[in-house]
Amino acid sequence: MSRHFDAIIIGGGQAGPSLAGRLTQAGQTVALIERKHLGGTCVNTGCKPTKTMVASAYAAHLARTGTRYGVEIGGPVTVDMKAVKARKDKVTLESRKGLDDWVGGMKGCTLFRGHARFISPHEVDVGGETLSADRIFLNVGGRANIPDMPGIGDISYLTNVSTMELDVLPRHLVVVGGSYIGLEFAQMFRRFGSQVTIVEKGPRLVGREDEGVSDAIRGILENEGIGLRLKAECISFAQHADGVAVNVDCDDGDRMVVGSHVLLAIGRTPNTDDLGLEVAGVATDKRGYVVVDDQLRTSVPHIWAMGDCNGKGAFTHTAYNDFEIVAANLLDNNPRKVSDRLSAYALYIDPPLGRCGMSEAEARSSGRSILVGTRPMSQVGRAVEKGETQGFMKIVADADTKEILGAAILGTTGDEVVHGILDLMYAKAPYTVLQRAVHIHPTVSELLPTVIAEMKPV
Ligand SMILES: Cc1cc2nc3c(=O)[nH]c(=O)nc-3n(C[C@H](O)[C@H](O)[C@H](O)COP(=O)(O)OP(=O)(O)OC[C@H]3O[C@@H](n4cnc5c(N)ncnc54)[C@H](O)[C@@H]3O)c2cc1C
Ligand SMILES: NC(=O)c1ccc[n+]([C@@H]2O[C@H](COP(=O)([O-])OP(=O)(O)OC[C@H]3O[C@@H](n4cnc5c(N)ncnc54)[C@H](O)[C@@H]3O)[C@@H](O)[C@H]2O)c1
Repeated sequence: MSRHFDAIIIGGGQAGPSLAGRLTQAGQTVALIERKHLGGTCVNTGCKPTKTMVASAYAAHLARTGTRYGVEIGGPVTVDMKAVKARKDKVTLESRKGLDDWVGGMKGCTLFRGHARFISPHEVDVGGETLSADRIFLNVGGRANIPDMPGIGDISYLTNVSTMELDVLPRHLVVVGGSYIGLEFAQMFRRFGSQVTIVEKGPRLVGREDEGVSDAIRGILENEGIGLRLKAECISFAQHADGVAVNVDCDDGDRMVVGSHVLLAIGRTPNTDDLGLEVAGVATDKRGYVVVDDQLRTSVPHIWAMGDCNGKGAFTHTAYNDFEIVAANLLDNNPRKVSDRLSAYALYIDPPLGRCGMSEAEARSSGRSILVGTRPMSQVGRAVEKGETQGFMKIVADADTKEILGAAILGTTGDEVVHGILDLMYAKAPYTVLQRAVHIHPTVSELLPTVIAEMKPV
């Protein structure tokens, strides 16, 4: 005997609970199944705890560099990792509790705690109980990718999950992977007081970004004393008297880095291998992502997939937007689609990188005639006043249509400033609109019209 619902939602990440809210408001019965914590990666082991810890790291950095502002601390600055963790736990747990309370009080929604697995196209097993539904929504997210690297089985290593439990300072943290996750942790722990080395197999950091962005980020991290080992193409691990030996096959430097701790930040794997998708007939691609159409339907008409598990986005805002698209189509007769979404994200090192649309390299390879405007943050008054002049702004536009194609704002408040450009792109307005807008002084955004006015053909 199975319990029947109008809808089953597997995974309580960034899309599932909101969809449960909309469906129950519409009078439907919903089973929401979560095997760990509501809020998923972002709330528990991703965005929220990392950004809370980044704030502690920023405070330590400001304290250490206080004399630049005329502020004397009067002694060495030390970081209490137990207190850092306690602050992070408080912020995270309050957020999770908010979700638990909301879902707990949601009339028409039954929360099942356990691992869900398909036993037929309309039925799911959770802890020995069979649930069935007319429609099923997947929001199962992803986990740290742990490839079978030589020696990995002989050492203990950290991921984004276990790093959240650290309440001691690693003496020397070796971060494998020089991209979004790796760089945030690398700078954070350096500021907490660890020695940090980043080991990246590619020739530069954040290889998806323009070379100028990678170079500037490299400078920012090296200025803080972070060691970099690029082109580490054949990494292997071994136990060592002082911790873990990471063998790197680089062009320069020693062949081995010995750390007290190793953090693996080399991408994510979708949680689709233990769902019984084959029983339901749901197709995945060769990397395990659920194949979906522009409105997030899978290969099975009554099953949808939202968030990281569909490979269409890898961010909280894209997972939430997936919920909006599904809800609009099913409940509002509004045919919203994924292809209406523009790429936008931030990298939360300090100063942050705010990005939207195409990189310059992508714009160049699109075959358009393009205009590019740049400005170093050292020529932005607000950045100078704050004493935070690292980085630069770049805007790329189409010379013929006057559309803005993309932007990279690496600098203080870059994660916020980029939205002025992103919204203009959504409005499909020509860059002249932003060029003539009068912005508030003194802000970083007030220089956007100047960057546009100074754009040149490349
Ligand atoms: C360290 C780190 C920092 C990040 N920082 C940012 C950031 O600053 N900004 C940003 O936009 N994004 C950030 N991200 C990415 C962001 O966390 C994810 O894109 C987002 O959480 C994806 O949401 P989701 O709903 O798809 O999946 P998730 O949040 O992963 O939720 C999936 C849920 O499904 C549950 N589940 C899985 N399988 C089953 C099953 N079979 N049965 C029952 N339950 C199941 C899981 O337990 C989990 O709770 C970060 C990620 C990491 C790792
Ligand atoms: N601020 C944010 O929004 C934020 C923060 C963290 C994570 N995320 C999301 O999580 C996703 C995963 O982030 P990530 O940084 O783990 O992965 P990633 O896929 O962005 O980068 C992985 C990095 O590891 C390197 N790498 C891969 N295999 C390696 C190996 N064997 N040895 C050494 N280096 C290796 C790659 O060259 C690459 O630079 C991101 O794509 C992003 O969408 C977002």
